[in-house]
Amino acid sequence: MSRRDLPLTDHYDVKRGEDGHRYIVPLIRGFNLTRIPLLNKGTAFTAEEREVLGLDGLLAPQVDSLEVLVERLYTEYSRLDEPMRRHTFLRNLQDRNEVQFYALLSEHIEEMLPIVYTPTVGEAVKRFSQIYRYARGLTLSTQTISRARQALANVPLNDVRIIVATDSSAILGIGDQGFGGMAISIGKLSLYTVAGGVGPDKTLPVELDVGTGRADLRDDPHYLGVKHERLSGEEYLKFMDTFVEATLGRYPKAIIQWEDFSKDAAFTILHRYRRVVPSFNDDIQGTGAVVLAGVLNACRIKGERLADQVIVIHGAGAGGAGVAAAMREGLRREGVPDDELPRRVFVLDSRGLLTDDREMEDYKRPLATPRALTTGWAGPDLLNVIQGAKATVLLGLSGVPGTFDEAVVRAALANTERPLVFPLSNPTAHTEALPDDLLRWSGGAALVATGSPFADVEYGGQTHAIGQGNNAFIFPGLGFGAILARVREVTDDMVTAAAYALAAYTERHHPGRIYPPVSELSAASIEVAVAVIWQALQGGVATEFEIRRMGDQELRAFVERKFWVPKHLPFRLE
Ligand SMILES: NC(=O)c1ccc[n+]([C@@H]2O[C@H](COP(=O)([O-])OP(=O)(O)OC[C@H]3O[C@@H](n4cnc5c(N)ncnc54)[C@H](O)[C@@H]3O)[C@@H](O)[C@H]2O)c1
Ligand SMILES: O=C(O)C[C@H](O)C(=O)O
Ligand SMILES: [Mn+2]
Repeated sequence: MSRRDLPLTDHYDVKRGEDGHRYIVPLIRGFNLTRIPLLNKGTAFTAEEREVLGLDGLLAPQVDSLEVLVERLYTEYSRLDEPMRRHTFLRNLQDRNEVQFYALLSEHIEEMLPIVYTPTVGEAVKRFSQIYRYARGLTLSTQTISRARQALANVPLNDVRIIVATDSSAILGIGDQGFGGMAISIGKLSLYTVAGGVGPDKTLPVELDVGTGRADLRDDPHYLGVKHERLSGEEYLKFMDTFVEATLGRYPKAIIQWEDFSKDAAFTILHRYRRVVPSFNDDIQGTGAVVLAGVLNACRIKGERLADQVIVIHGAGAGGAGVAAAMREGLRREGVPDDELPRRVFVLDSRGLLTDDREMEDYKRPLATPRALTTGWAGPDLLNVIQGAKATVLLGLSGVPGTFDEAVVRAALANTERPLVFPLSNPTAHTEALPDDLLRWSGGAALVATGSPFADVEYGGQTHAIGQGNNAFIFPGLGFGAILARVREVTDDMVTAAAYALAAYTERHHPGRIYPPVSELSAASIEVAVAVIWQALQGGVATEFEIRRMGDQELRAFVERKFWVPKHLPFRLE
């Protein structure tokens, strides 16, 4: 059978009937139908389907509509009080019935995003071995990498378009998590479907288990990952090469999102493969784009331009370095000359300001400040850098909680009436500051956005909406656009286009906000996807013929048409 003739999954195909409607062609029957999450309808199997598919006698008598099912599920969900119980409830539902999972999630996105995603997903990562129930996605470990082709052949999906892959070396701000990082890949892909319109049968979470540096995990009898030190150097790269090669063989149309690779590995992997397979690093590029969008909007709100700002980035890992590059690009686009950039963007790691006379990893070098620029400064620590540089924007990406304290905020207030203060580290326990405190310390003047979700803050008789500056506003639309355009490569310009599209969406629909509310994640992602496709066409990397001559309206309609929505399709019964 050629690849073209393969069904969408090993268990069913989707075809369009003569009436124009899509329907499911099942490749299995009977009880097994209720055990495949992409196929299972539970009590929503119709009487006719039950009779013809061999399900009579196996299900409750009532036939449910999806609406009633979702109501019933929501009632159950609401009875659970702990976030982790809610998380496992939703994950179990996902493993039982994907359509119902996504129907429930999309109806309650604002409430449930913090449960399937940040911050609760951080806890799910830590406890992944405990909450592990069913096979999902692809796990390649040092035990199976030599059989990678076979492992990929075992995945029952035949048309994967988006992969989120992690080696779990730097999950959120919680560090090396070994096998547990799989929970992040799963969580990110849930957003691809609910917010980015990619059908769940087109998504594949991947855990690349190369070991863990954590002795406590290796010694834990309940830990489910491989129990040895992390691979490094050539062995590590060989593992990654094997994964990429096997993936290209099985899924030639797939895009890879690299997730939560620590610092230099993040850059090494991104550059090693970005021209081999269309791919991007979420923490470097997605974060850069989402922060650029938020900073552009916050500047507009205070009646200034990005070009007027001096930016301090606390944290020089994948996130911090990505944000630094995005800020430089934003400044350049507002006409700031290259030789001025070192005076505008300052980056600190755990040893303080990156200056060009210091030892540092290669990827940090382009971000270093010439030593001469710091003459007369009292020191390389955060407070002194804010004072010395006259910073107006503070961006936290260190994962170190509490680093934006009152003294830091006061130092920024000495440079500008309304500093931008974005504590972007996740999950919540790792945030650089609480929005409440930031507004109190600044007398309501700080413009605040956070990486994890926070409630609005009432201060001085005003409600301050706390936007979520999380790459969740970028990657679903970026990946969706890249898929629809069938790009050869995900270019930096596509990522930057995503940033400006998000900023424009926010300005148009919520002029007073830094980011849109999370309830509009999918609307914002559609805007991002359209801009990404447009840029892919301009940049000559789009290979999808259908979109070549489309105008803006047509392109938007195309994206909306392709957006997967959760509903039970009818089965073809014969
Ligand atoms: N909001 C978002 O969308 C978003 C996106 C990516 C990362 N992040 C957050 O940023 C944080 C870092 O993630 P990453 O992917 O860059 O991790 P990483 O492991 O690549 O880098 C962590 C970096 O933090 C810095 N650091 C550590 N201790 C420090 C200290 N005491 N002072 C100053 N800097 C210190 C170091 O420079 C280190 O390189 C995490 O908490 C993560 O959740 C947020
Ligand atoms: O996962 C998130 O919430 C955002 C980001 O990718 C992170 O690593 O913190
Ligand atoms: Mn991440």
